[in-house]
Amino acid sequence: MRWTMEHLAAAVIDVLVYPGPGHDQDPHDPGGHAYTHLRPATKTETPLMVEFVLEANHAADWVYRGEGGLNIVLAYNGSSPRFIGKVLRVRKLKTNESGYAIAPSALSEHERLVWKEVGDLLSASTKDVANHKYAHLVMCPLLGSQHVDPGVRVLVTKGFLELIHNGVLLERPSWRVDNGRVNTLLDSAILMSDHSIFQHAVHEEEVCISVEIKPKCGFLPTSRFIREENEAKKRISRFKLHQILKFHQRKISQISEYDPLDMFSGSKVRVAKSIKNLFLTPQNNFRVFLNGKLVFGTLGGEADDTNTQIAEQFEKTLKDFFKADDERGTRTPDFLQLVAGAVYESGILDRLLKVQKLDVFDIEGAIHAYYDVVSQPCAVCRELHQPTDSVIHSIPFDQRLKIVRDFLASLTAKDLSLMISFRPTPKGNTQSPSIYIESLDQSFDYKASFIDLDMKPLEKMPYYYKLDQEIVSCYTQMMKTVNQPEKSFLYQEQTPAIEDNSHT
Ligand SMILES: O=P(O)(O)O[C@@H]1[C@@H](OP(=O)(O)O)[C@H](OP(=O)(O)O)[C@H](O)[C@H](OP(=O)(O)O)[C@H]1OP(=O)(O)O
Ligand SMILES: Nc1ncnc2c1ncn2[C@@H]1O[C@H](COP(=O)(O)OP(=O)(O)OP(=O)(O)O)[C@@H](O)[C@H]1O
Ligand SMILES: [Zn+2]
Repeated sequence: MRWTMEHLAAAVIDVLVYPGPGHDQDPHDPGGHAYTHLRPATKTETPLMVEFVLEANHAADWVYRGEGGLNIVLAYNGSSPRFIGKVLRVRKLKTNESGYAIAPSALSEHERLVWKEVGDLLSASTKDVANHKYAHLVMCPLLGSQHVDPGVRVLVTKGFLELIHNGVLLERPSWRVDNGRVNTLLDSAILMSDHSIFQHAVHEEEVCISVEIKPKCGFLPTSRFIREENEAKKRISRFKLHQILKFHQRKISQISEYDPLDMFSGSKVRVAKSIKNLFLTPQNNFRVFLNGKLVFGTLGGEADDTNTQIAEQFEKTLKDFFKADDERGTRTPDFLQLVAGAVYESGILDRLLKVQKLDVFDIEGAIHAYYDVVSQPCAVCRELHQPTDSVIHSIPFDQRLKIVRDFLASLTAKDLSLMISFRPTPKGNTQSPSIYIESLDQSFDYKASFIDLDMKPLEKMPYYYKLDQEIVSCYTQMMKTVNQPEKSFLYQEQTPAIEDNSHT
């Protein structure tokens, strides 16, 4: 069906007036998630900066914990009570970055426009400070302060950062080393709670197992701006579509069975299925730590698919953790049940989903607003030969700003990770929340926290649009060849499906 200008105008006004199901008021969350939430914090309960300088002689106490595209995270291995139970997140300098990284200016002129309602964000002197304030002022109210520790900034010397850079080199995946290094030009880093250990342990000998899940986008877009040829986006999750492109680009060796739509479904059975699939194909979406040490998955990168050897090794680890008698068989199903139980019972993903759903228009709609915000002619209207006065270009400017702002906040929510830590609880001593595993006759207290709440750069919007189109067109190409398997890269190159080694 072809959309007339009137159809589109009505669609936009609909969404602007009625924020949609993702924005419904939650009776348990009277604050809601609308952007009225994003007022500048009047008072910050915790200081954003502590007066402490990490110098070269402190570097030996910090060990590699992991990394993503932009940061390296270090765990504390020393004895100072100030740092026990903390991690340090230091910014990387990408190999292809130049001036920006040397003098990382704060928000760009256009970002200042987008985030003008969050006044305190604008006072940030560097991008790094802005990112930290963003986690505190924007993401924390959206996701719930009980699930977010934005951390505090601590000063670091160049000597400290240089020693850290050298110290972690051998631990890092080599492709990450090629892509970037510790940015030794910065003077601060973020100190935050280590979510891979149970905070405030009652006894020193207490054991803790924790999982890290990068759930990705948990809903199907319904935006009327999605073009007809891209309809697949409305039926298949972004993660599943992206898997096909990643496989084609040889970034992954196997297409995962994990589907975020299961994870966010609110159905106990589907949540359990999604956890099992993450276990089988962890990629960069699933890790397990035992007392802060990685025992499943890969630090800083994509893990191999779970073969028999990996599954058996993990099973041994679990036997130590669960301390149940050996005759009872495998522990992996108990563990997966524990994780699925916490995800399901905590309801934490419902809250995350609401924030993800701030993306109402999809990139195919938001991109038009972007070009207006940055005062450039709309490259998408030009490419599609649409008149540049297309409907989004004609709504009030503040609403176009809101579309972009909501889109960016949603992107952070689609890329963050969830960490859940568990400790066995002595009988009759459970602290809320906890999960009871019947087969073990054991309860576990748990805590769930979100990590990686950085602001996504406004300037990357054309890239997001391009990637989105690349993902959907790769899928379309694959479907064209699906009746001619010999021509399809999927059929030519896919490795045989691994057996289910999870014993579940
Ligand atoms: O675009 P996506 O969905 O591939 O997400 C990127 C992630 O890839 P993934 O598909 O999860 O392996 C990507 O993860 P990896 O670096 O591949 O582990 C980053 O998280 C990236 O964020 P940023 O550019 O570092 O801020 C993420 O980019 P953003 O799109 O969130 O900026
Ligand atoms: N507070 C924390 N507690 C324990 N581990 C953490 C914490 N923060 C980060 N990590 C570990 O460090 C890794 C990298 O951190 P993070 O995701 O913040 O990096 P990033 O570069 O911002 O990621 P991205 O690629 O998504 O931008 C995480 O995958 C996790 O294993
Ligand atoms: Zn346009």
